[in-house]
Amino acid sequence: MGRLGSWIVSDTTLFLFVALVVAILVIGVAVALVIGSRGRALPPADTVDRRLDDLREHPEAEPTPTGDGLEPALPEPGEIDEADTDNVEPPAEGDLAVDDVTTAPEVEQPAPTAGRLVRLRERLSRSQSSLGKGLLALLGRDRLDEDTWEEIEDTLLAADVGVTPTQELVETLRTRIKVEGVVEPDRAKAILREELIAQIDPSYDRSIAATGAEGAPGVVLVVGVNGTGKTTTVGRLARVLVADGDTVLLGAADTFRAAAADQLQTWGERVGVPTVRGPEGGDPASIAFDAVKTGKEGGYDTVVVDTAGRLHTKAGLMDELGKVKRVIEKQAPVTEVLLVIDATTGQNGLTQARVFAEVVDVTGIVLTKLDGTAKGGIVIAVQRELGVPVKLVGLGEGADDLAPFDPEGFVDALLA
Ligand SMILES: Nc1nc2c(ncn2[C@@H]2O[C@H](COP(=O)(O)OP(=O)(O)OP(=O)(O)O)[C@@H](O)[C@H]2O)c(=O)[nH]1
Repeated sequence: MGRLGSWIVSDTTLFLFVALVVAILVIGVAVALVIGSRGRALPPADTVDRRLDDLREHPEAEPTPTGDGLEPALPEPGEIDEADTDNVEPPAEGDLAVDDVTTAPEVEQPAPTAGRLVRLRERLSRSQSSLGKGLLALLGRDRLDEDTWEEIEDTLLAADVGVTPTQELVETLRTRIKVEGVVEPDRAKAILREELIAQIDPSYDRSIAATGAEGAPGVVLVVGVNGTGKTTTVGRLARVLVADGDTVLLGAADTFRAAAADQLQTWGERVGVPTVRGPEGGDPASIAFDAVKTGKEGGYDTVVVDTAGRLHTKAGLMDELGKVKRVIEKQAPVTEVLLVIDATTGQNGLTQARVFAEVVDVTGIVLTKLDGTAKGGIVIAVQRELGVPVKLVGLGEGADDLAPFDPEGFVDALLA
């Protein structure tokens, strides 16, 4: 009995032990399954970042088509036939590719756009020859005689305000100062401020049309002469849009300058934005088309397209930009055409502006390098010339030195 009893006891112990192990295993598997299914149910809000991370870790892996635009489903490089773009097959391979993300650095957090114009005030206030300082000194004189008014006119002209706006401004200032019997410099300054703001026209809508309709992305086409700061502007605009919470894709359709696509890609990578690019010297329309197609299929909010701006002949430029725009619009309407002008080029900048405005329907102006000139008057002249508003201004070479333009902030900076 004692022996039998000890067998029974040890059998029972063994049975209990086995049962315990099985139970632990079952619970373990169940917990693992629950955790696994929760992981898969994560919302896709950070899809782009996670997929970029995946690609970084497994650059050799075949991208799985997800429709988020990251896979290089791109048309044949080279010349695009506009007639064919209605039924473009997604080719399996091509030289065009969404940027190589394997070397992407840490994603930066762009600075908020509010208050950026204040930097202009700081820069202009260091310049003794600024338009504002010149005018205030003249208006502060004891006697505003004919000679003084002529000097005021010369100051405005020298600051690139343009002939017609200068005449209007002088006329209004003279009348108001006379009629209101102004003697104190502060009142003269207040009138000057009001009239400068009126010339810049606060009624313009200066927002960037970066949102599309009916499921299509907003398409921002950036045009302008080489060296004005187009690529830099596209990069900085991407940062502004990312800061606003938009998903952005870049199109490197400036295939003329070898380094432009690399430069653009680097800008994009800094804020986790992919770039669609093509072979050097390739067809810009093909790349623009592909970028917008990828942006549309991937559900991006905005596609920003950089273009080459060589002014070989007006006809050549017209052909190229016209084609880029037409081909893009087979995918989605272009919502904004931004013309980039270098503020330091004065009259030359205006001549360029005229040519571009004849070629494409410019909807907004980006005035770069405003930090490099004390002549803020170009803002007034270029708006008058084209009848479209200055929407953004470049205030330096830094990544966040692109500011939304606002007439009051600008005039206050001029008169500081
Ligand atoms: N100081 C200053 N420099 C600027 C500003 N915007 C652009 N730049 C500089 O201008 C130079 C030309 O800029 P890019 O963006 O390469 O000009 P681009 O028009 O794209 O030139 P292409 O690619 O040749 O067509 C660069 O050195 C920029 O850093 C600005 O607002 N202020």
